[in-house]
Amino acid sequence: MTETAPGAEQLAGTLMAGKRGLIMGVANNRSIAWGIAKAVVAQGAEVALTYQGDALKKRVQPLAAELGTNVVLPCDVTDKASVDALFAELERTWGRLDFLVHAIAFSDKNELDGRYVDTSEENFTQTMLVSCYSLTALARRAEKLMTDGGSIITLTYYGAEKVMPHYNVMGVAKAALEASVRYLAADLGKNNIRVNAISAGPIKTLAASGIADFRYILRWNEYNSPLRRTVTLDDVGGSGVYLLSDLSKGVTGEVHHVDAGYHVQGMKNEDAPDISVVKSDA
Ligand SMILES: NC(=O)c1ccc[n+]([C@@H]2O[C@H](COP(=O)([O-])OP(=O)(O)OC[C@H]3O[C@@H](n4cnc5c(N)ncnc54)[C@H](O)[C@@H]3O)[C@@H](O)[C@H]2O)c1
Repeated sequence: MTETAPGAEQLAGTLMAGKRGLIMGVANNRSIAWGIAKAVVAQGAEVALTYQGDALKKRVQPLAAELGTNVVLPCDVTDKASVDALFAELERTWGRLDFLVHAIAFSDKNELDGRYVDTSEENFTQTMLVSCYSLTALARRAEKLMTDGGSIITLTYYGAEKVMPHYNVMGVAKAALEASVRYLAADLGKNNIRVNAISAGPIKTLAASGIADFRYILRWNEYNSPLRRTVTLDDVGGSGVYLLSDLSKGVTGEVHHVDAGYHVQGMKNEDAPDISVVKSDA
């Protein structure tokens, strides 16, 4: 497939017809969750979106309308009452759930610079709560509504596996998130609920803007991944359809890389420009 191949959105179909899913993490039309939402709706899924606080409500509501849904609910994962209210409302509206997309992360921007060793206890705890524990808290509630099996996905990054510049405590949280995927897969498998992660390559989003030198990271990935490019929302959306639909019914506990193959590289590509040229060019 080339970059000009039709995207997941254009490949409309019925792979997810009859499925209802909750998508958490749309902040705007550059969010990874938005890429997944568009792709699953193009395959016939019905979705509910959440927004974190009133500031994002204004952005998320028109996006929900674009997807043809009016199920748009508030949820801040640090507030248990708002998580409970979300699931109570979903139970009232839909009665059951087939899939859940967890595309939520947060860390203090100031601690995504400098040394990991200087991470404060407060930010360590907050980062783990929002970016890792929330998946478990949501999965526990989703399980009750997934009465006919289900599929849960979360979003992770290569910084969980290897040290990446400026990823710091978020890398530690993503490592714990990937371990959570395995434990949740084992717990929920008996009820035919699958739990997987997509490890996405760098994409310019609101959350990514908190990471220093992000443009440099993007360029480095473009030059050094096997496909010689970075990934798009549409690339992640297509893999989201696979993991959320029955196409992947035998797959659980997996971390699936959607990174143009970057994670298989051991060194920079021979044809990639020198690092100093890339950095000054970024
Ligand atoms: N952008 C990348 O390069 C990249 C790469 C790999 C993985 N990811 C992961 O993808 C996921 C989505 O991030 P994104 O890049 O699309 O950025 P984004 O800023 O569009 O999305 C992050 C979302 O997290 C939500 N969020 C943060 N704190 C929350 C809270 N307390 N309660 C509820 N929601 C909360 C925000 O509202 C926002 O919608 C994150 O887990 C991120 O780590 C991003």
